[in-house]
Amino acid sequence: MIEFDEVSYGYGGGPLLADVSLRLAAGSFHFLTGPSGAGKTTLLKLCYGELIASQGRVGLFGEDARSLGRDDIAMVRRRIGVVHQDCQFLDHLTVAENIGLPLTVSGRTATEEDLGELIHWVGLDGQRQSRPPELSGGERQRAALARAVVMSPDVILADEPTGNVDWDMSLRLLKLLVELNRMGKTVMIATHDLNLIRTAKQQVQARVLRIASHRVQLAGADL
Ligand SMILES: Nc1ncnc2c1ncn2[C@@H]1O[C@H](COP(=O)(O)OP(=O)(O)OP(=O)(O)O)[C@@H](O)[C@H]1O
Repeated sequence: MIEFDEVSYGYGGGPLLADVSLRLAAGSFHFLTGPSGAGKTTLLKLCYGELIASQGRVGLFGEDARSLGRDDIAMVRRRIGVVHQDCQFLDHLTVAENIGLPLTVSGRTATEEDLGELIHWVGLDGQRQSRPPELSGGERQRAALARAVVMSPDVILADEPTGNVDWDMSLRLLKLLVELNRMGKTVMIATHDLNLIRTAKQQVQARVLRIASHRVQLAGADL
């Protein structure tokens, strides 16, 4: 699905990520961890074509990310759902409208059939007509997850989805992501939360990638 071959990336100055090689196979579940500022969000952006590698090759569904034209990028974005760290809602739209936004942007009407089950799955039936600023942190994250999967993507990338929620809500979000993986989706979660990773490993076969000193290593079982 997503492959990095000796990828390096920097924003100027030295490389933030150096010689990264990894492979997200179909149906796999990965965590991406590492200290604040290590480059987790940057690596996720390379995974969905928001950033292009300075060196090396990022393969997205078999295509070199560098060679993708605008239509190809649009296709990639349909196949990869992203839960952004800051959710990125449009505050003047309702929760339901925000969740349906990827459909409307792609020229489809977001019908009750598209949205009803999804909103119910994330437990936001009562908040459909609310505006994003009225939501709690956990509700925002669940709405962001619903929006990320509304186009039925193959891959879900979640950037600190449990960053601002309590432990019970973290478990609830993890459960949703594990369910998606059991449905065959490829999942990668960037997180600092080692307890979340340990808990997840009891539920799903997850690999843990750790960014340290600009490199990405596969963490051992000793987390
Ligand atoms: N657009 C940008 N321009 C310049 N530097 C940037 C840009 N985006 C991120 N950086 C820098 O790159 C480094 C890595 O940022 P990134 O957001 O990828 O880290 P992270 O591991 O996700 O951090 P956190 O856990 O705090 O979210 C940081 O030092 C950040 O300041």
